[in-house]
Amino acid sequence: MSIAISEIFGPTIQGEGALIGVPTVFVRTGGCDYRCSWCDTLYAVEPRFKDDWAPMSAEAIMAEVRALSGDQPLLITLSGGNPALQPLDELLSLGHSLGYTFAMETQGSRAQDWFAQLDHLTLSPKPPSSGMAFNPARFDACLAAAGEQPRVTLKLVIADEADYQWARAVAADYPHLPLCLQPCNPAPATPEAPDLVTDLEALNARLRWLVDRATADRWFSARILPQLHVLIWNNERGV
Ligand SMILES: C[S@@+](CC[C@H](N)C(=O)[O-])C[C@H]1O[C@@H](n2cnc3c(N)ncnc32)[C@H](O)[C@@H]1O
Ligand SMILES: Nc1nc2[nH]cc(C(=O)O)c2c(=O)[nH]1
Ligand code: SF4
Ligand SMILES: [Mg+2]
Repeated sequence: MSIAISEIFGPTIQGEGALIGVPTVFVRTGGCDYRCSWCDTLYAVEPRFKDDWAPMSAEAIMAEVRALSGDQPLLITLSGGNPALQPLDELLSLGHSLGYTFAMETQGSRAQDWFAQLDHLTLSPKPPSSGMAFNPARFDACLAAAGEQPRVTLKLVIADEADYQWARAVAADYPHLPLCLQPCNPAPATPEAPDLVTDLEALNARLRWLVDRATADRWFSARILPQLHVLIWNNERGV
């Protein structure tokens, strides 16, 4: 079964969440069941870009990852789009047999049995500002599919006060999950404006607001992190 691939790039560092700073190669799949208002990777989401997505076998993907990593096994980060829409079990088995480890980013809208083969799973359900609805039953199915094997973390993007209040409620329902909060980039690059430069000062103001907000609430169980790759490379793609 082939996997729809938007891009494979790296090595770079994981810019977000619990594994921030860790060297990794990204494998980005094409296609998503969501349409978040502020999505920073619409080129891997919207069907009008389907022709840019290559149908690849697990072997072909690993050949490219091996070339990029100089055959040194490292962390492979699966993202998208929604990688949970793809048949990734064979890729996980093959990569593991070569010594690679796997992390995956998904919104928690679709569960797959092969989640249990992951080493790290970041679940990033979407806040009100995204325009998407959070479905707890589907999210719980993802947690159940993951089971005990992958380290699961919750990563919540916050754009405004309504998102913040939503994040507090979701986090309270999953107290056992390590939690990262990430300020929303209000001006991500889009297919129409691929070179759009985001306002790093405005982004920092959002980060400062989030830290102040959580600190004032004495909410000490959340780690608050920027998108490090945006601070380093702004909205550049493939980094
Ligand atoms: C592009 S998504 C792909 C994986 C999956 N569809 C998901 O949303 O988790 C990867 C991560 O980027 C985050 N993200 C997307 N657009 C963003 C933005 N404008 N600002 C901050 N984070 C963003 C998502 O919330 C998610 O945590
Ligand atoms: N460096 C870097 N870190 C990331 N963390 C999550 C990303 C994503 O687009 O899923 C991403 C990305 O595109 N680049
Ligand atoms: S779920 Fe992820 S990839 Fe899909 S539209 Fe939202 S941010 Fe973009
Ligand atoms: Mg990104």
